[in-house]
Amino acid sequence: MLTIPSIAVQQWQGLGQSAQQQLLQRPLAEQDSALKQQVQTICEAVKTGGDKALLGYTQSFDCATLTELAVAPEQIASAEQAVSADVRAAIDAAYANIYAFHQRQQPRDIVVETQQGVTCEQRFAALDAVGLYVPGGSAVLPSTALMLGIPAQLAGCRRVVLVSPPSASGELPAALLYAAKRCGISEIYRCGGAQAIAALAYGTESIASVDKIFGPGNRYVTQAKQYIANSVAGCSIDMPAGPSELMVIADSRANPRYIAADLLSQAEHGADSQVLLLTPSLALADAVVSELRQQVGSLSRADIAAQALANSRIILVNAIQQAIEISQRYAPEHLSLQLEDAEQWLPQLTRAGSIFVGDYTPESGGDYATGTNHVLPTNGYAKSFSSLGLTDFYRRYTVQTVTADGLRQLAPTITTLANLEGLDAHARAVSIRVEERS
Ligand SMILES: NC(=O)c1ccc[n+]([C@@H]2O[C@H](COP(=O)([O-])OP(=O)(O)OC[C@H]3O[C@@H](n4cnc5c(N)ncnc54)[C@H](O)[C@@H]3O)[C@@H](O)[C@H]2O)c1
Ligand SMILES: N[C@H](CO)Cc1c[nH]c[nH+]1
Ligand SMILES: [Zn+2]
Repeated sequence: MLTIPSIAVQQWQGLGQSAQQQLLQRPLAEQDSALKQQVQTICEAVKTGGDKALLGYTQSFDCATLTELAVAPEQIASAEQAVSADVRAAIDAAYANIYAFHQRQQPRDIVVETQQGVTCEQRFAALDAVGLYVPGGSAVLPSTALMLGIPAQLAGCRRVVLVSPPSASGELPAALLYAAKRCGISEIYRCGGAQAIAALAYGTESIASVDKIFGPGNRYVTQAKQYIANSVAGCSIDMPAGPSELMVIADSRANPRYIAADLLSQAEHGADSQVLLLTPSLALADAVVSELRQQVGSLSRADIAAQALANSRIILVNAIQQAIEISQRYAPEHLSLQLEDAEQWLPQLTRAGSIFVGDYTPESGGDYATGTNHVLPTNGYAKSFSSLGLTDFYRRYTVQTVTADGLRQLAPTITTLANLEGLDAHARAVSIRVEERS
């Protein structure tokens, strides 16, 4: 029997500071110390135990008994035949749109002569070795392989490693292997969770370490990424991309059936997903609640979606402007604007992972095939982290070249500032050159 939680419509106006805070609270406490401890134990075990620890955790958490982590090249090669023509065509079509959008994001080097004889450059270099995490705990996500693999392919990273948790029979789905193959990925390992992140960061006998780890995941994966980013010198991460979130802002003319379907599309990701509707219309809010109750039962993942609905919020605002302010405060992963003249609000909406404009732009469009990237910051990190894009697969660095005359001109500025800071050797590195030439 499906238990659908009661979904209350709550009025924002008149709530005190702490009640407002409570209403916008994410389902998971940010500083869960038990989770941190567990993830640290897993990461350290993989660091010291290598493949043996990795295989052990794959047995415990994924129920897969493996002796070999790598996917055989023949299996990757035959994935194309193993998927249906429909699936192949859909992956190819999504690939084309994502490729087209990301190709245009190519960064460009710049050269600036800041003063005569002083040239500064900003250059971009593709990252050398990248690790891509494709979640696979509760749903198979070949779309995530495209979202991560296409920018890695476009950047031209030398080594691209994909990891994903196997099924209990020890396999990765053919559709995932086909998507990876389309992105030119040939190094694929069957492991997931915190242990896979640790393997990518520290390296094991089978998996050489990488320079940066990309990809979304559940709380164990996200916590492990944060752990290794703070503890493994030289290995960085893309962003904290955890449980899915959707905020919809809608006016009285919006369609409650569309809105409920959108909210459920993110609720079905996991019990810890969070979906919110902000509207000034009580009639719309009530209609969405009734649609949610009606639609949820027909989903194959009704149980998960119903659990996530317990974290959902339907908030009555006094005007759309108030909804915009709440959205800026919450910083959702996905923001859907089902509003008349939705574009007019965009300049004010600077804190969302990805924005879906108008009644005919469902969030799931961006999950698969509009061309934007679906790897996005969650848990309020859209305030400071960017959505995944091509430039994340590059390092940006600078180069400067100063001529003898240029240095003579610049010398007083450098030596004065060096003396101000009491750093004599800094000043001397300049004066020794200038004096030698005069
Ligand atoms: N923000 C984004 O861009 C984005 C994109 C896609 C998916 N997602 C999110 O990614 C998540 C995917 O989660 P998932 O669980 O399906 O797959 P997952 O691959 O992230 O996690 C599965 C792994 O979790 C580990 N695990 C499970 N239970 C554990 C336990 N009790 N102790 C230790 N480890 C354990 C296991 O190792 C398992 O292999 C969802 O929350 C989804 O919303 C986010
Ligand atoms: N909505 C997820 C990001 O939060 C991405 C995804 C993959 N497949 C379906 N959806
Ligand atoms: Zn989704």
